[in-house]
Amino acid sequence: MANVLIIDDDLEMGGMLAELVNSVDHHAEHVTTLQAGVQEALEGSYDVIFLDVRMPDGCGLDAIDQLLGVEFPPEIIVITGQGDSSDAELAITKGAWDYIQKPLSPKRIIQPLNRILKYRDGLRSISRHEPKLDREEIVGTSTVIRECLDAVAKSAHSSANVLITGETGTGKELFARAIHNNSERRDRNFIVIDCAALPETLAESALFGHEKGAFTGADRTARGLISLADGGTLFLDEVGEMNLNLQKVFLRVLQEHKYRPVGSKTERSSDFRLIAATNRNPVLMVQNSLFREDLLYRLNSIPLTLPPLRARKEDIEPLTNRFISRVCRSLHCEPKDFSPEFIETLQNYDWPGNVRQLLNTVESAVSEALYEPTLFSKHLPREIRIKAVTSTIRQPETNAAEPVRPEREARLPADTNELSPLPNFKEHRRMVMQQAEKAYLKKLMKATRGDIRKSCIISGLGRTRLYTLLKEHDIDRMGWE
Ligand SMILES: Nc1ncnc2c1ncn2[C@@H]1O[C@H](COP(=O)(O)OP(=O)(O)OP(=O)(O)O)[C@@H](O)[C@H]1O
Repeated sequence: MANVLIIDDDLEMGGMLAELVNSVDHHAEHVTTLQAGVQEALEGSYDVIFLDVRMPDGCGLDAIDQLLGVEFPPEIIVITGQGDSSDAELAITKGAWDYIQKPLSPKRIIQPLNRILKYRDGLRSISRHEPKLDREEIVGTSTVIRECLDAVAKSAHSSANVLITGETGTGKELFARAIHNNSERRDRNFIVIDCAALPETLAESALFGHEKGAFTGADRTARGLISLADGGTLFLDEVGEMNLNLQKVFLRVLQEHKYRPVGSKTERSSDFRLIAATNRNPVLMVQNSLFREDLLYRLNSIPLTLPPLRARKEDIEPLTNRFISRVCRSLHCEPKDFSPEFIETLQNYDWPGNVRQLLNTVESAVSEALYEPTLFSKHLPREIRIKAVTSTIRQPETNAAEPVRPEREARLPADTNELSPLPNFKEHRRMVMQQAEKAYLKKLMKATRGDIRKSCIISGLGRTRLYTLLKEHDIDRMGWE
């Protein structure tokens, strides 16, 4: 028997669907608002959700991420009165099973329902054999973060090298630890090497260790980080900062898993699993001869690109929730609530420092409101409030196709008519930006031969954003041929 949730504000349609589902021995619940639907989906355990697009309290498509944010997510069938191809594409991109248009016949409901159940039975039997992923501290329900968690689960069951890229503060170290802690190596060391902080003169001894008397001051034998990582994981943080000499030395260690402590005549071996991370663009660094191509090749067996926070704004609320509880606990104060405009301000900001900056911002807001029960925008740093406000003001750009409004026309001096073919400055800027974006994306697709993963690394764009831009500019990623 399947548990089915119907989210549809149309009482007659929802009732009819529920009856139909119950008549074939499944169990159906019907709710008439999105909010009730999301709550029900998070609390219950549903196999299938029929989701209407136009709901009184919002667009059903916007709720898909939340509906799928449970441990064993349901399959979603979007139902709509008015089919729209971009909505259909969005629904599928967000992870829906299908997008169907009303009117609905019993066959169009029962058939996908049966297929989904068969598919889920298959999934259950696989997941019985697959160990579950412990998300550790990782918060987020967006599609991109779920894709990253899938990649964590897969890499945890392999020994291949992983290269994590992403802007500063996106969680590269957090994800690296999650891979280690979900792997068979979890009971051994997770050794972090911060390549940016490794002094060139001491690098080899720090990595490989040294024998007593190997150099002045070496008054006893010491193990290096590579030896400490034996059986565990070596995390090379900021690998883009490693100098070319060390890159050469490291390449050999990676190839053979052998090293020689400074001052020793014998080689030792270390069975470490390597995870590297960088917030720089390694492909560009190779192109500029700042990074060895052979080393990049070795490091990048499993690439994992973490999206910037601005590309997954739906994660801001759950992250904020988690951080408020964490900060309140550490300050020994009562957990605080927050107003909707507090979250709105956070969502309107661009977060160049990503999740780390959000955490620092929440810390500062909680300290600011130490004796108050609720957080408001006014508790946020002024810079964030100003940027968030100005970003919303900039939104409504003038549309080129829109005729000049009569009251504006009336105010134009007569001789301005000569200039009428010239768009206003805002419109001109928008068009130039559009052209520049399009030209860049075309070049990007050509340079990477349509490879989305490489394109993300080079451009610094997240997958979802890149796909959206390609669609917006009507660029076929294989169109460079
Ligand atoms: N998805 C997430 N859920 C919860 N906390 C997160 C998440 N991503 C990052 N953080 C938190 O944000 C902070 C920064 O994360 P982390 O140090 O892993 O980022 P990073 O990408 O390695 O940064 P850098 O490039 O500057 O070294 C940490 O406190 C981490 O716990």
